[in-house]
Amino acid sequence: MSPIHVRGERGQVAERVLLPGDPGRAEWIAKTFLEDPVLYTSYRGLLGFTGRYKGRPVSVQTTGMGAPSASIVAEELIQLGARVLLRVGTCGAVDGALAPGDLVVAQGAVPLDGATRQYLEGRPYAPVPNPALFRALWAQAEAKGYPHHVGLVATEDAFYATTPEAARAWARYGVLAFEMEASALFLLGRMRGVRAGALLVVSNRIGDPELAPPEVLQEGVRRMVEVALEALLEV
Ligand SMILES: O=P(O)(O)O[C@H]1O[C@H](CO)[C@@H](O)[C@H]1O
Ligand SMILES: O=c1cc[nH]c(=O)[nH]1
Repeated sequence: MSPIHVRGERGQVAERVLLPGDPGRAEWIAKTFLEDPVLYTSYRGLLGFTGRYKGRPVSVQTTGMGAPSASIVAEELIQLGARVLLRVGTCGAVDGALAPGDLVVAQGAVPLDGATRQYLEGRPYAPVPNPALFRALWAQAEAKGYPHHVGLVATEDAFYATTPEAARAWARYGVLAFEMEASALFLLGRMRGVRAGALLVVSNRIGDPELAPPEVLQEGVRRMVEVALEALLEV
């Protein structure tokens, strides 16, 4: 029986799954990097594909935007047999050292989102990625020589609520960038006994009305996916 939202069957989803927020990115990843990609769900625009990378089964599943959507998708992927959940997303830079197109390997995610709070019933908690996956992402980014940063991100709900001043306040505690899904994925990884991680690319600076130039962002996304797929093979 298919889950309610991710309408695939057991056996259609690989153990290793890349998780972009954007369905367009999911389709591009599947068609650019996977051998013989097959669409297993398109319900609600949450496109999911399974193919092979260097001969190993890999799925790419859209999460939609925000931790509520990402947590539904993660729970259902786990029901369908997924065991490694790796977010490949964009983020807004807080730290001045981050340039558009740079990669960010998330070492932890400050849970500003409501989904994580609901799962935790208000308990303070530090959502962190699976250590082996984190180490593999860091090592691959380093080996390929792509500009990258390693540290904390903040997971928010309201994209337009975060002002540059509020973001700078978080920078004092080591937050490099803001995004909208990682904390819930890290928490669910721990709760459900699967490996979760997040690799991001800087798409904008917090407060900037514009995204990075398309060619800069596209090259950053390409690098992110390359690093993510190689890291997936190591865990
Ligand atoms: O590019 P994706 O993976 O969607 O990630 C970021 O982009 C969306 C907001 O523009 C949010 O989902 C945020 O986390
Ligand atoms: O949450 C996010 C994600 C990308 N860019 C932002 O500015 N904020």
